[in-house]
Amino acid sequence: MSNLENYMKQQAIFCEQNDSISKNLYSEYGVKRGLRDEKGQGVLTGLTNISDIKAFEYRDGVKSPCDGELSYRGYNIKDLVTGSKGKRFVFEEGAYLLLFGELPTDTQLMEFQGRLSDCMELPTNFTRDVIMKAPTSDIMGSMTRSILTLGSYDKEKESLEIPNVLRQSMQLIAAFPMLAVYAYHAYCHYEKNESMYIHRPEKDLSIAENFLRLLRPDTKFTELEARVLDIALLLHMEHGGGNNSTFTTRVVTSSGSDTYSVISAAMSSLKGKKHGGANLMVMNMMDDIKSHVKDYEDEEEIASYLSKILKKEAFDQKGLIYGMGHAVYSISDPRERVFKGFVEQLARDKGREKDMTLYNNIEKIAPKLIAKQRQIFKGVSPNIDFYSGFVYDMLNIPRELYTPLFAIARIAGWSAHRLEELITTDKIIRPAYKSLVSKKEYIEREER
Ligand SMILES: CC(=O)SCCNC(=O)CCNC(=O)[C@H](O)C(C)(C)COP(=O)(O)OP(=O)(O)OC[C@H]1O[C@@H](n2cnc3c(N)ncnc32)[C@H](O)[C@@H]1OP(=O)(O)O
Ligand SMILES: O=C([O-])CC(=O)C(=O)O
Repeated sequence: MSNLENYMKQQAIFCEQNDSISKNLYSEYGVKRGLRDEKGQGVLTGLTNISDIKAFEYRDGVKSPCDGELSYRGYNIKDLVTGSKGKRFVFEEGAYLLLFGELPTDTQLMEFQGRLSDCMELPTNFTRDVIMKAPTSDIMGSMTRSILTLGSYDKEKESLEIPNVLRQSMQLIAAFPMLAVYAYHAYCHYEKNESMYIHRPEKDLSIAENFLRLLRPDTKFTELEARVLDIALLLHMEHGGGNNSTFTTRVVTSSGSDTYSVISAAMSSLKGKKHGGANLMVMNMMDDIKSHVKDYEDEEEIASYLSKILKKEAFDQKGLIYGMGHAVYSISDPRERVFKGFVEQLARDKGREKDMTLYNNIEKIAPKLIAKQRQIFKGVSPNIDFYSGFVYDMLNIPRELYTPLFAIARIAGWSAHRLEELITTDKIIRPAYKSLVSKKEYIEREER
């Protein structure tokens, strides 16, 4: 072990000793850990007109868990998905709805798509000078660096005028697929010794179609692939003001910071394993489960391995079954249900029925095990990340791009919330911390 490593190990003991706070003190002082009450309900911190999440309903005056519902600007996402059947530009339609508050007419949608297409370009040599530098498998990290650097090219970077923030938001929405896919190709080339493909986006293609075009060496994709991805983007684009990355957007916006800094902060939040990064963790966990469970139909064998994960004896030893549980939803996440429809169809087409059996069994067993071993008042069910990776896998999308795909969608929601925060709130977000510090007499350095 190096001197530096030794030092860190020794000093980390001080951090552990002096930074730990007993969980009991939170209830003693009425502090809502994670800004949530004892029943998991979030503390009210704002008002929004952008979306609505329902996880409970009142039956005979009693609050009871119910199937989850999600609406964007009042429109149920199930209706948005059904209405999009056979149509292109589903993500663009959702982005228009979130940004401007109304469903677009055909003409409005085509104009919006045209403006986004105009924004699908990067500054001269940006790919060579920024994206290809320091290639990494952490594409979220690379994108975050690119977003901050794009700010240096914007002469109006600091202006908080609404038309300017809207322009910056639309430019970033349009640039995200390039930032993600080019970073992936740079990583494959420099770190994995593969060939590098840098295709240009095409103006008349949707964000989903361009993503696939940029990714594939031959630029080809099928209509079904593009349609599934378009709907996946629609499902991921927004989830209220309280989710970690959107709240980050609102917190940093409230300090008066610029769009590039705000969106970089949101990216840093989204990549976390408990948030958008969970889609990658689900796939890694599934690999681990597959290497330890012999019979995908044997519920006892599966339950026994999942218990080990929960007891921190297996996988990443964090005690979490990824893709399960949600800060708001109780008995179901409506997006997971929609995803499941695709998964079943795709798994049949691609001959992945065996994997489907394993997913089905985990979906059945894990919520019961988690509910038994953790204190969960509201119920636990699979979340949007449980099946998304499996869908992307069947679309031959590499794992490094799973969380970036979440970001490519969620930036629409972040942008809508940034605009709403700027237009409506205009008050710096600043909660309080109860201090447990006790006063101490200063001791001269020589006498310690
Ligand atoms: C896009 C999204 O962000 S969707 C969520 C994606 N994240 C994941 O799939 C990661 C796995 N899931 C989790 O970590 C959690 O369910 C979260 C972070 C999503 C929500 O966590 P919470 O808001 O704390 O949920 P909730 O209040 O219902 O949890 C109660 C307890 O059960 C635990 N729990 C919840 N889900 C799980 C799980 N999947 N595995 C193990 N324990 C769990 C929580 O850690 C919490 O324990 P604590 O009181 O000791 O902190
Ligand atoms: O709302 C949350 O806490 C997590 C989230 O972003 C989502 O589920 O899409």
